[in-house]
Amino acid sequence: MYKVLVSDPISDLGISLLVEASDITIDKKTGLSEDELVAIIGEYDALLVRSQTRVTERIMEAAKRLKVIGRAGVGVDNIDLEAATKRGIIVINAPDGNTITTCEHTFAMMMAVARHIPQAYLKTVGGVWDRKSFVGVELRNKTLGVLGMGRIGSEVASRAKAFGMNVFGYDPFLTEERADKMGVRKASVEDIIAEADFITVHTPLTPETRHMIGKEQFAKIKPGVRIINCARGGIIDEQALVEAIDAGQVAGAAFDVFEEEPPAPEHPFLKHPKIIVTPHLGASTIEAQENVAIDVSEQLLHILRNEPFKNAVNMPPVPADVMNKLEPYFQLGKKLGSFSAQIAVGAVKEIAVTYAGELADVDTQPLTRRVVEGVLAYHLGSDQVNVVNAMHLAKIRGVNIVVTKSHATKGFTNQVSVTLRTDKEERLVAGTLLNGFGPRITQVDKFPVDVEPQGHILLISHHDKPGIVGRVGTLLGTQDINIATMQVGRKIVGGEAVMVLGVDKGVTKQVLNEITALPDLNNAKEVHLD
Ligand SMILES: NC(=O)C1=CN([C@@H]2O[C@H](COP(=O)(O)OP(=O)(O)OC[C@H]3O[C@@H](n4cnc5c(N)ncnc54)[C@H](O)[C@@H]3O)[C@@H](O)[C@H]2O)C=CC1
Ligand SMILES: O=C(O)C(=O)COP(=O)(O)O
Repeated sequence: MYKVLVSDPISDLGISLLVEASDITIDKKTGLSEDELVAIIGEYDALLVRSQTRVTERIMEAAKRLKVIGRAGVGVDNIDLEAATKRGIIVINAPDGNTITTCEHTFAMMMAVARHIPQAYLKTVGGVWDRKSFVGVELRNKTLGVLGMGRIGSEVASRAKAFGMNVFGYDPFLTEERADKMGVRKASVEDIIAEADFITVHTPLTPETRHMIGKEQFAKIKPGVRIINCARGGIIDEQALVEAIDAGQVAGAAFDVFEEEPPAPEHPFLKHPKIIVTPHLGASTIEAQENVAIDVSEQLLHILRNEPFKNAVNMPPVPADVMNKLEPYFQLGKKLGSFSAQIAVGAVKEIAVTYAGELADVDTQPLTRRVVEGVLAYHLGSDQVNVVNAMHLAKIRGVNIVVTKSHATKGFTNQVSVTLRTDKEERLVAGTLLNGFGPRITQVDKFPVDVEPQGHILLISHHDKPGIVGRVGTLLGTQDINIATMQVGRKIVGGEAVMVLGVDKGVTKQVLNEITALPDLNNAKEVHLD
């Protein structure tokens, strides 16, 4: 049974998938302090949040079972991603579900600031019929500057076109071609500052975007501009904005987000007649909340059940076509890594992976992660290592990862070879996927074999001489160890050879020593693969 903690208000309908799952129990506890979360998080396998819960390193430290943090929304700035990655906690978000809703809120804010709707409302319900103070401006023929042309920015741009606005877009990833297609002028921040009548920001908050519009920009900004921020507090310098409005340079502003949320009661925005505010409502519609909760619940379920999942925030994204090609090899990759770690003696210095065949043409990084995970999990414990933190753990331990690719495959469509270099030796294990048979180990060191990578495997190196197989079989028999499969590999007759035995139960150190002590036997190791 997996335990999920929902610590922010999340759509009940959206999480019905989790509610109905027989292997999940859900606790909803919203508004908890950091201390309260630290006290209870240890019993949960998954945490589901929106933007209120700050998932700090301290909370993760106490979260010994936590496998995944699901963010029902886009921004993950409330989650310490580095701390999560270090601990192998997968962080997922739902980036698409609230795009339209947030875009529509941005538009609502733009129209409200253009027509003074909140201010006029307050006066009217206060009994004052004031038509003179609230003369607004049209959007038509005005220039809108969109900083950040991602999902939300692009939707805002397309709606602005329908309103007859000229749209300037700035985004490091906006190409001339895409801008043309959208009827948007690809502009610089400086162009937007100089020419826009409305400016809206739709970037994440990063060191680069923090105070992207600050004192310096306000000094050059087009007089009468109106500014909208429905992205993240801090992209626009709040203090500089108030000064620019008071100086008559900026006509008004509409903010949904703040540098500190909720803003302190004395925050200058809250009493300013030219600034309208909403309490981080950008994503708050019934539709968006259902969408994001459904998306994140689906992924969360896959992760808890160890099933393949879409992209995680703290892992590089993998395109679907690449994923389709690689996914069948994930198990094999992890097992090859584990096999090599179990047979190699000494401290791991380098993991060299060679992809041969069709895999040579694919971005194999996600598969390499599995191999590295397999190697490290053997040494560090499978509860400490996973696909999210494997590369990080290798790096901090100074383990070199080398990847090579080749089209030569020795007859297999694809082959993955793992060479593990330690301070004492170098061991190689290679494998493939055989149509109809699944993963197979095809080579151990220089010896070709054909072994299913599953269960208890005995790897014995010996001299190729008559009678050896019999001696090993007899010894195992006296210990009541049944041999399920057997493979012998050699390069030349009478030379060095390996024997790979699938056995039905684990073999003690004592038995391994007895095997090694048999005449013409060099070494015996047990490998266990789940
Ligand atoms: N108010 C609310 O309730 C909501 C706020 N958001 C916030 O809105 C923002 C945008 O969300 P999406 O469009 O979904 O994200 P997105 O990732 O699709 O778009 C962000 C865009 O910003 C661009 N960008 C990054 N650095 C930039 C820079 N220095 N200058 C210009 N552009 C830059 C990126 O290239 C990207 O295209 C995020 O901060 C998100 O957290 C999202 C949903 C709801
Ligand atoms: O998705 C985002 O980035 C948001 O800012 C929405 O936040 P919320 O889920 O409404 O707390």
